Amino acid sequence: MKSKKQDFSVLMMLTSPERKCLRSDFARKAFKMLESSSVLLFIVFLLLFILLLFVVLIRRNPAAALLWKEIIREKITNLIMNQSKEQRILNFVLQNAVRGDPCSVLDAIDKYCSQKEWAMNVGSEKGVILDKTVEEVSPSVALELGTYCGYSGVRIARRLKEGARLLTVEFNPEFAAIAKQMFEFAGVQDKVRLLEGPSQEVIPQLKKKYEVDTLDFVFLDHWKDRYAPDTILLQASISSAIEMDQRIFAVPKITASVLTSMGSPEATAES
Ligand SMILES: C[S@@+](CC[C@H](N)C(=O)[O-])C[C@H]1O[C@@H](n2cnc3c(N)ncnc32)[C@H](O)[C@@H]1O
Repeated sequence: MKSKKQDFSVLMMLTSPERKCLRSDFARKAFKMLESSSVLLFIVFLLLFILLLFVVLIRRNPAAALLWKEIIREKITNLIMNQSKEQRILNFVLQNAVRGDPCSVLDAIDKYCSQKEWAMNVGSEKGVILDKTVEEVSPSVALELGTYCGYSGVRIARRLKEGARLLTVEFNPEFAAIAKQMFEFAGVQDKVRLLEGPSQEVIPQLKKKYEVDTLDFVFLDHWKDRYAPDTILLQASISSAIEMDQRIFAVPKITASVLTSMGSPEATAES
C-alpha cells in the first residue's frame, strides 16, 4: 500500500511530456505482447490445420496411410521405445509363444503382425502354399534367400523330414541376430543354419564353404532385383546339383511360382 502511494507520488512529480512518454511506452509493450501472442496463436492453428489435413489424407489415401504406419509411426515408436519393430516382434514371441513349439511361434508372429505392426514376413496365407510345397518336395537340403526374423525359416524347418536341413541367407546383421533367437526359441535351431551375408557372396561359397552338393528346394524371398541374378548364380555355383525335381519357390509376387527346373514354371498359385 505504501509503495503504491510512493509510485503515485513519483508519477505526480513527472512532467506532462514525461507522463506521455511513459504511457506510449506501456502501449508499445502491450501491443508487442498482443502481437507475439497472436503469432503464437496463428502457429498453433496452422499446426492443427496441418494435423487435420494429414489425418484426412491418411484416412482417404492408402499410400499416405502406408507412409504413416510403416515409416513415420514406426520411426517414432522406435525412437520412444528405443528398440526396432523386429525386436518388438521377438519380444512378443518370447512372452506369448511356447518355447520349443514352432506353431505357437508362427501364431504369435502372425498375431503381432496382423494386430500391432505389419512386417514383411511371408505371412500365414502364402505360408500355407509354402508348407504344401515343402511337404510335396520333401527336401533334404533347402535354401532360403531372405531370412528376416525367421518366420518362413521356422515354417520350412518344422516341415523338414528327419536329417534334412535348411540354409537361410540374411545380409542384415540385426535381422540375423533376431532370427537366430527365433530359431532357438522355436526349437528348430538344429535344422537351420543361418548364413550371414549378401546372397551374391554366399551363393558362390555354398559348395566349398558349406558343403552343399545338392539343393532340393530354393525359396527366394529377398529383394526382388536379386531373383534373376541369384537364380543364374545358383545354376553356375551348384550346376552338378541341379536336378529335374529341384524346386524354386518365389513367393512375394502377386502370383507365386513353383518351378521344376530353373526357369520353367510348373504351377502357379494365387497369393
Ligand atoms: C521379405 S524379407 C524375408 C521374409 C522372410 N522370408 C519371412 O517370410 O519371414 C526379405 C529379407 O531379405 C533380406 N535381403 C534382401 N536382399 C538380400 C540379399 N541380397 N542377401 C541377403 N539378404 C537379403 C532383407 O534384409 C530382408 O530381411
